[in-house]
Amino acid sequence: MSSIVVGKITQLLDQVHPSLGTPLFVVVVIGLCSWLYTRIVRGPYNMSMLEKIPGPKSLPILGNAIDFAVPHYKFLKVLTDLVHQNGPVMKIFLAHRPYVVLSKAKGFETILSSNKHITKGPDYKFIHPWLGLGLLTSDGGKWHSRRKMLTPAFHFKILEDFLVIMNEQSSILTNKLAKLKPDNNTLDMFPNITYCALDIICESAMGRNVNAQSDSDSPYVRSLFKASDIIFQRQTSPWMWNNLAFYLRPSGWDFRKALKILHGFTEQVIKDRQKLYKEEKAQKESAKTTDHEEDLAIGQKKRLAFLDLLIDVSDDGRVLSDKDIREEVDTFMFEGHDTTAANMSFTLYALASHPEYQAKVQTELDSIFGDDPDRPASMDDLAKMKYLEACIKESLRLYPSVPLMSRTIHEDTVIEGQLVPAKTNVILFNYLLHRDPEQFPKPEVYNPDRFLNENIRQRHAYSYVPFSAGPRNCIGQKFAMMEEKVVISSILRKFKLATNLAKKDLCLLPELILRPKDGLPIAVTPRKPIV
Ligand code: HEM
Repeated sequence: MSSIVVGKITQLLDQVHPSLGTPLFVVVVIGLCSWLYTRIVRGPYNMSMLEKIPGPKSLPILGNAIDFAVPHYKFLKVLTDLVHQNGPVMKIFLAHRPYVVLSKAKGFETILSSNKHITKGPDYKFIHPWLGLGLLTSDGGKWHSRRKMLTPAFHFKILEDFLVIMNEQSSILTNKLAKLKPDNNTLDMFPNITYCALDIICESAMGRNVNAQSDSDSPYVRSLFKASDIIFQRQTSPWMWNNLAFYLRPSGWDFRKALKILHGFTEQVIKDRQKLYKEEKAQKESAKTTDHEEDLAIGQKKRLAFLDLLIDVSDDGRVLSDKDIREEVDTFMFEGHDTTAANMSFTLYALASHPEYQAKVQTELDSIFGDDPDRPASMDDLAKMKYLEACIKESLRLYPSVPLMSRTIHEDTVIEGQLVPAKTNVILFNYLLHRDPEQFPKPEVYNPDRFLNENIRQRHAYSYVPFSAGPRNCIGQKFAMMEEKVVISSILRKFKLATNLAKKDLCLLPELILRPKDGLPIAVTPRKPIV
């Protein structure tokens, strides 16, 4: 076999130049390449330790790429099958890079509960040109100080101010749904919910409305989708990993163009908001209010945005530069729209598929709102939506918005009895973790009762981590749950949902977030509350 390969290469090189076409020259070149590959490309990794970890056979250079050379919607199934064949700590190679895939609660606990394993995996670097090194992508001291600085922005009292925005945008959405004709009342819920989520996060993060619900074709909205799309393409295409190769391609140009618009928009909003902040401060000072500092405190301004807190702590560039502020605002925009949109859409789909649970949620909502389907939801109302909360959590179990996370570990670590060497990229496979039959009997069945208090206690603390867990858990999870309750309850107070899409026909794409391949068709019919 090897003599045939050498023969073929010899023939080829001979055509290029006769002096290259000698077998000795070809053997030397192949030897040199494999030496370079072993020493330089795989050199940083402890191969002898990795060899002891179970995993499918891999090829030099390609790794396990051939196993994953399937249509994208089959990716989750391929990875699930490989884990079932190899065990809950499984090694694979993507090109030359070793990955260890975890899929059980104990392994998740080892990584997520630790203060040491907080470095994100290499796939996140493709987000850096957009988000820089903000809260999502940074590590070490920078991440610690940012996390400390931003945590107060997600305090219950601050979040309450965003309720107005959530109610307003939900009402725009339900008005849109009310206009559907009885004979043509089925729509793809996914994009409609996404525009609503985008308007909510945009106004909450920046204090500026992009009106995606009425103009989904604005340059900012288009650029946001374009940039997310290209990042995902890059993550899954090794030939686009290299910066030079990427930026010379048309998608590299498109990415640059999209970032110019996204960064330009955020920078302009920051400038406008800083100006406003200075004017307000000057006004307060000239009014000689003794308690002006208190008046400026976050939480007391009308129509507060996360950006205001950042401007407040920036101390005129001494603590946070304008670029630092932009990183965090862009991070909220990136993390805060797709994730909630996906979860809201899947919850509405699950409830449309299960009229019995939908009816339970509607009974709960009717008991909270009586016969007034238009009253904006208050924080007290949201606290009473216990069954809706269980439905949202159950759809996050079956359809986690973030189906995979990754970390690079910096020291040899024992995970479920297996020694995993430093520099390995660990993939936390949430999608499969949430389907562990020992923790969730009949895992494919949608059953919100699993999230009623008495049933939660029986499970491992790391068996369900849709918002991650430990020090790098999702900072926006309370915001997300509030938003989802407001939007979903607004819809279910007014409409009955149904769908013809069976779960077995639902194809899932693990892109930057989990999304349905062919949308989520849902029929929407007006209803009256039962009082
Ligand atoms: C259903 C909705 C959401 C889900 C399922 C979700 C899930 C997650 C997950 C799994 C992580 C960890 C990612 C990783 O380690 O790679 C994360 C981190 C993060 N999320 Fe969320 N998220 C949601 C909504 C939000 C919202 C609404 C915001 C902002 C307003 C937000 C902001 C962030 C930030 C800034 C981080 C990085 C935190 C850090 O590393 O300290 N998320 N989220």
